[in-house]
Amino acid sequence: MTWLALSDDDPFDAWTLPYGVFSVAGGSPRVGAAVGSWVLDLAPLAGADLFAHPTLNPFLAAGRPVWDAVRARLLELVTDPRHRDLVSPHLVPAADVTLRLPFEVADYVDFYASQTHAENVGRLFRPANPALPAAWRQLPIGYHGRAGTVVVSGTAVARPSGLRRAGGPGSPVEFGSSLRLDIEAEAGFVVGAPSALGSPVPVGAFEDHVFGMVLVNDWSARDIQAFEYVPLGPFLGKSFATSVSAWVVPLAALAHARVAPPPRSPAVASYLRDAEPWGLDVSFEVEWNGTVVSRPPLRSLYWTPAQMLAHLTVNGASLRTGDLYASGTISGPRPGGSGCFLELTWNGAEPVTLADGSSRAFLLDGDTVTIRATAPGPAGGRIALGEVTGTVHP
Ligand SMILES: O=C(O)/C=C/C(=O)CC(=O)CC(=O)O
Ligand SMILES: [Ca+2]
Ligand SMILES: [Mg+2]
Repeated sequence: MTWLALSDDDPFDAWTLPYGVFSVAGGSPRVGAAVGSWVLDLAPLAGADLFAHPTLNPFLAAGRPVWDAVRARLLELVTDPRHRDLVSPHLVPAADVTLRLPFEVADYVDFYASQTHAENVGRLFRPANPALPAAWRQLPIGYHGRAGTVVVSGTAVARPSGLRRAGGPGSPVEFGSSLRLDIEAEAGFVVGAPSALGSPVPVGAFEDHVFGMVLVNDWSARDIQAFEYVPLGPFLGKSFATSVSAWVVPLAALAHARVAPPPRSPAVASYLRDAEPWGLDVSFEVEWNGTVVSRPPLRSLYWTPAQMLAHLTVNGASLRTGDLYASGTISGPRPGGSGCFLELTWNGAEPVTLADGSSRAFLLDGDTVTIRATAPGPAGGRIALGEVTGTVHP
């Protein structure tokens, strides 16, 4: 479909056209779109007012009609060979660029939308209680996280320290570095168009406000989390780092991935009813030091990102350009679908063996985790949605 020479090894085809912020040695950071082994320099091709900036935020704030017009123009530029001479001078080799955090994160919210994950964590952390919290099927449970520690893929993650019971339940509480450092494979949704304080955003306005999706690794220190979280929820066990992919996939590129979410029982409140369902058939893959250890399925989530947005604003809370909200750990109901190592190894009781023969329960210093995802694309094919990677440092 494109006049650019693409190979099977390229991270993105000519349909996905994700947006990111790049710089080349000595140059100022600016917005680009990825295609094949290239980055399209968008300021000269699609407008310096929107794209000659070190973040996507001005483009995000422009809203759906502008997002759609720019995407239509980019698709035309990369598919119609008559544009070759216009585009070629603005193709930067992807190998030459440094990628930045693609947008300035306003607020960061994390949901808890996977039923399998919620039930498993309930069993592990609260064995005396029902696996699912009472509100879980009535509303998408979430909490406000720390926007300032959202980092771009490739950023080193320092092992956090805090108060925890190093010897397990009942052992003394001590201050020290986390011994149960974990990942959480999630989908993140990036808000473009803001909303007014006092005006809830209905489920049906999802596409007017949400620009696109990133892959998220919400690093979590399970020992610090388990000691601190009652009754206000996660705090230092999660706020030290949340990694996002460098390329933001526009919602329009996910048009072929839309599916109906699982049936909901009991029926949801009217503000959460979805006439046009936004389940997404995105397949995740979690690689630990080069070994694929799980394949979490986004389509298994009970709540859709459109419902999460409606819930997030139903009390009148406003949206800002650059708000990020994540799905929560994606764990599928079948074996092999765990989105975190807490579940994969059942809190360390069932370690996994990696390709080099070593075994793991939680992350060791020097470990690298890479999360990738793919989705159905046009003409029955699949599109890649990029990756988020990080290495643990002491
Ligand atoms: O159930 C709990 O106490 C804790 C749950 C989590 O750690 C999950 C969380 O951060 C939200 C998610 O990623 O699903
Ligand atoms: Ca999380
Ligand atoms: Mg986090």
